[in-house]
Amino acid sequence: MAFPVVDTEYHKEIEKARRDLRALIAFNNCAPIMLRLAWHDAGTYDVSTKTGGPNGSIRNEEEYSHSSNNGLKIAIDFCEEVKAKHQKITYADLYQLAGVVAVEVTGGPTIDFVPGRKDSDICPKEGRLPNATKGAPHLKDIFYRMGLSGKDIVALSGGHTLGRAHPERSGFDGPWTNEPLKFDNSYFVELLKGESEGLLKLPTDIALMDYPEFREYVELYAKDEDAFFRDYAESHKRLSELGFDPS
Ligand SMILES: C=CC1=C(C)/C(=C/c2[nH]c(Cc3[nH]c(Cc4[nH]c(OC(C)(C)C)c(C)c4C=C)c(C)c3CCC(=O)O)c(CCC(=O)O)c2C)NC1=O
Ligand SMILES: [Fe+3]
Repeated sequence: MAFPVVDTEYHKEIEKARRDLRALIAFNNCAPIMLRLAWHDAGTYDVSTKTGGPNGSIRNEEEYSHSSNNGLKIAIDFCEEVKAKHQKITYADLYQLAGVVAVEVTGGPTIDFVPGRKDSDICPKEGRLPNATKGAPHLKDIFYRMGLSGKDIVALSGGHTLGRAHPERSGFDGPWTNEPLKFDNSYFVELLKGESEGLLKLPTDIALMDYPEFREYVELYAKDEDAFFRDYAESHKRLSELGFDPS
């Protein structure tokens, strides 16, 4: 499905909301959880049934109450402040815009944002997002179901350069890097370094080293931050547009 064309008025609202999101994310230091919200709304996409995806459905209690979404109501409530000022913008666009801004304000790559997503109240059943306790075959199953590639898996996992795990949300604890509010390639540097005091590695993070076709990208991104930024921006845009061919 091609992106529905939006009018000039909508584009103006998007740019105002972008400015509001920059201020809100900077003031609340909430870039990591806003990025996670954007992923969890988009990451439910099923390319074979063309269901789920970036459609704002996560705003419904039926979906944000999934255990894999623990904690995300905080980000949903932050977005409500911006939605209240820009009612025309769909939740689907707002959540993906928040993810793009979160990466930008923490020093990451600029990600092209095309508006036009429609909201849906159809909530996917729990289980479409990857389970952090599983290994590489599971990662492949989940991301290929989204219509993404092995390279997307590695680049997108680099989003763990931001933020931390919280025991009361996922049972895991701690940041992946020493600067959890800075978007850089340190996630990959740490992955190659191995165990570091106080830093987290999920089983799915470690699984990136299991397959040569994943490991080659981990090694590339650890030594070439520009390559990571280029590939991350492309994969982030792709995930944020699942269900649309932006032609
Ligand atoms: C590739 C598999 C993958 C898994 C299984 C995953 C799981 C995962 N991600 C996060 C937090 C987490 N995740 C993310 C970006 C993120 N998350 C995510 O996986 C999806 C959505 C596909 C599951 C993608 C693809 C991205 C990429 C940008 C951020 C920024 C934070 C920190 C949030 C915070 O600080 O609150 C947690 C801890 C939640 C908590 O306790 O607060 C877990 C368990 N993240 C993964 O990458
Ligand atoms: Fe994650």
